[in-house]
This record gives sequence, structure tokens and C-alpha cells, in this order.
Amino acid sequence: MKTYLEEYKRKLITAEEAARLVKSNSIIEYGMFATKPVDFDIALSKRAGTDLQNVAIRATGSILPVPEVIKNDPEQKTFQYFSWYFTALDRKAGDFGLVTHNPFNYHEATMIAYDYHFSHLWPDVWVAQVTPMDEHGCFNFGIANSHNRGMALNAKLTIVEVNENLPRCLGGNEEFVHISEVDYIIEGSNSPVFTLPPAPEPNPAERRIAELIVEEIPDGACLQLGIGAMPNLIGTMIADSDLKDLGIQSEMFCDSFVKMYEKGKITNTKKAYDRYKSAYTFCLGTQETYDFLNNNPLAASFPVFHTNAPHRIARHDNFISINNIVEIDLLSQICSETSGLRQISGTGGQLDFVIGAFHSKNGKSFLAFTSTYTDKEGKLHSRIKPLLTPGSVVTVPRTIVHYVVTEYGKANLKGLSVWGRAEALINIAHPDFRDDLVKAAKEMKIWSKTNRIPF
Ligand SMILES: CC(=O)SCCNC(=O)CCNC(=O)[C@H](O)C(C)(C)COP(=O)(O)OP(=O)(O)OC[C@H]1O[C@@H](n2cnc3c(N)ncnc32)[C@H](O)[C@@H]1OP(=O)(O)O
Ligand SMILES: CCCC(=O)O
Repeated sequence: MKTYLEEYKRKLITAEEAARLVKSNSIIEYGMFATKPVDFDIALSKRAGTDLQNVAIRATGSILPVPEVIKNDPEQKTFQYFSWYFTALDRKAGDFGLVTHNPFNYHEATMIAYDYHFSHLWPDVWVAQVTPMDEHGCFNFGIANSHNRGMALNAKLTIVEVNENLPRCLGGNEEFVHISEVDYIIEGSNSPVFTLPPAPEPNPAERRIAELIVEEIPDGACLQLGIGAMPNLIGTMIADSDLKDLGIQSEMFCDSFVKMYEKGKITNTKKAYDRYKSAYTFCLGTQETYDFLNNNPLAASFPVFHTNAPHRIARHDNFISINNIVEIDLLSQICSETSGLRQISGTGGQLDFVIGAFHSKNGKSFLAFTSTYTDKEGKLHSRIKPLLTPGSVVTVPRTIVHYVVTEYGKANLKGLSVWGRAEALINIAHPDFRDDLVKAAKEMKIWSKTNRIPF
């Protein structure tokens, strides 16, 4: 069998040598979430304030440690940092004007990476952490399949940073880049892979929301759980339920899926395709979850178009999608990604799954949220508001929204009148805010004089 050692040695360079390849006026795409390059980032950041100018770094969900290109260049003399999806780190840096958001519907990332119409967005340099090369010359993308292969193939320069600690996640497809497709290899310092802390115990409101959703899930359902604390907590309660024969097609592989496996809930036998395997495009979770995915044929990573394109989601019957939001207004417009002009996260895959689940036979999408939010000054706010906070963007338009759930109940908003939506929402708002919401609905002239007609 051919060995790739000669080619490997030829392509091996240091992080500093790799950083010197970056030219002014270029776009660098970093690996997403926990596959962000570490050593390359440190080396590149040392070029801040030199003759290197006008370099855009594009990431997807930045995780700790803080990217050195941000930290070492606070005046942005050389680098400007962009993110397709904001994490806590991105929003903190964003508050200081150090990160700019690039909105996308997540399934379209595959098109952006491959379709020539988007070649103006293709990176000059693509660099991400990967697993060590296998005997076939392949570097595995680990916990981030996403849009990596397309970007790696279409970048002018493709650089991998090897980290022995990354789990090797089986595909699916597009889970690797071959040494023949790579320009340079960095052997990184094998830093620990970023992990999330284990989920806290659900509070009573979250427990109630989970109960209201779990009773809507049939045996054999195909599940998607979104990002953030709430969907994962609901997943934990699904693991403790009587449900059986569940399947997974989720953009993110969540910690609670491991619990479902441990309780024998997941068989993936009822799915329309990818039977017997849980399909996902990236993972962000605990070390236990990464260990579960390592070399595990029960799960398969795919490019994001495969997991998220709404028409593909809809091919599974009984698709159940569960995501969290920031706020909703009485017109039933959902904002899940900003607070006014402050970018909190991103559309990510939320719209993909709300559309896809609705089009699945007997499918349902749930946007689940606690009825109130406590701000940093300790003031309580209703998440159901007369109008979205000025500047907030609509993540899910009112025509698309399906079920919404708080600890006070759930409402299927599809097809309801403008009045019917406002009423349904006020019914699941926190009782302390209901009178004010009715008053606002009257002022907005979306309140019916009579409630004789029930929608
Ligand atoms: C991944 C998949 O499988 S697919 C689809 C999933 N993708 C999506 O749903 C994208 C949109 N959704 C999201 O990004 C998340 O679910 C969120 C942002 C809605 C919730 O995520 P969480 O991490 O649980 O949010 P959390 O409660 O920590 O709040 C995040 C931030 O928003 C702020 N925030 C939350 N709600 C509000 C609100 N109503 N008003 C103002 N700020 C708010 C919080 O204060 C926090 O900011 P901070 O970091 O400065 O303290
Ligand atoms: C990268 C997108 C993450 C999400 O959809 O939540």
C-alpha cells in the first residue's frame, strides 16, 4: 500500500512558516467552533501592526482561548475578524467592535463553499485543526464537518493543523481532506479540545416546557435539538421519557444525545435515509460526548447541506425540531439572534429546521423559551413583547413559525389570524405581563372586539 510519509514530510512546516504565507488583502477562514487553529492563530497574530495589512479572518462560532488575532490587534491595524455565528466570546468582542457578523442560513454554507457564484467569498487561506493523518492519507475534520471540505478545496492555500486530541468522527461524507488536497501541514501543540461544562439541572420552568414538548413527540420521531441550554435540557428529559426508536438528524450533536443512547432511546430505524446512524454536522459539548463520537459507527458527520436543507429534513416522517429564542412579538415574529442591534448568536440552522420540520409528514417545530428574561441589573422582562426590541432582526417570520412553548403552555400559531396569534401568545406569557400585553394589542389594533371566533 502506498504510504504518504514522503509527501507528509515535504508539506510539514511550522506555524510561523505558515503564518508568513499570509499576504495583505486576503481572507483567512478558520475552522469552526472547537476546530479553530491554535498555533497558526498565535503565529499569525504576531504579524499584527507590521507591513501585513487588510487581512480578514472569518470564523464560525469562536471559542476560548480568545483568538490571538483579536487580542494582539485591538486597533485592527492588520486584522479584521468576522463570524458566521456568534458565541459568548464573539458577542463580548462584538460589544467592543472587534467582531462583525456575517448572516447566513446555515444549510447555505455548503453552497457558499462550493458554488462558483460565491467564489468572491472563498478564502485565500483555509486553516483548521484536524486529526492526525491516517494510513490512507486522510485528515479527519473531527467535530466540525460543516462547510469545511468545500472551503478547503476552494481555498487558494489549504493548511491543516494536526491535533492528536480531536476525536475522529466517521462520515457520512465529506468528513476529511486528503493529503493530496492539502498544501501544508502544521503539527500543532495538541492543546486540549474546547469543551462545554455539563448542563445544569433544569429549573421548574424548563422542566414544564420539556413536559409540554415531550408529550407531542411520537415513538419513532426524528429529532433535532438546537444550540443553547434549553434544547439540551429538553433532550435530557427525552432520555428519561418512555419514548422509543428515536432517530437523530441534527445540525449539532448535543450532550443529551449520549444520554438518549445510554437509555436505549435511539435506534435510527425509522428514518427515511441514513438509517441506523445519527446524522450531524458539528459537535460542541463535553469530553464525554467527544469520546462517544470518536470512531463510533453509530453516528455519522455530514456537510451541513445534508443535515439542514429543509427539503432533506422534510423527507423524514415525524420530524421534531426544538430550538430556543430570544424574544417574540405579538405579531408572532421571532428573534433568536439579536437584542436590538446587539448580535447575540445567528440564524444558524434555526430557520432551516423550522421550515423542514413543518414540511415533514406529521412533523412539528417547537420554539421553546422561558416566558421571562432577567437582565444584568436584575430586572424581569417578558420575552413576549408587543413589538420586537427596535433593531432586533426577524429570525423566523410569522408565516413560518409553528409551535411556541413557554412554561405556561404551548400554541400552534400556523394559520391563526393576527388576533388569534396575539391572543395565543398572551395566554402563554408570564401572568404579570398579560394585562400590559392586552393593552398593547388593543393599541396596535390587533385585538378582536369579540372572541367568538376561535382563531
Ligand atoms: C444547532 C442546531 O442544531 S440548529 C439550530 C439552532 N440554532 C439556533 O437556534 C440559532 C439561534 N438560537 C441561539 O443562538 C440560542 O439558542 C439562543 C441565543 C437563543 C440561546 O442560547 P443560550 O446560550 O442558551 O443563551 P443565553 O441564555 O446564555 O443568552 C445568550 C446571551 O443573550 C442574552 N439574552 C438572552 N435573552 C435575551 C433577551 N430577551 N434580551 C436581551 N438579551 C438576551 C443573554 O444575556 C446572553 O448575553 P451575555 O453572554 O452577554 O450574557
Ligand atoms: C453555526 C450555526 C450554529 C447554529 O445553528 O446554532
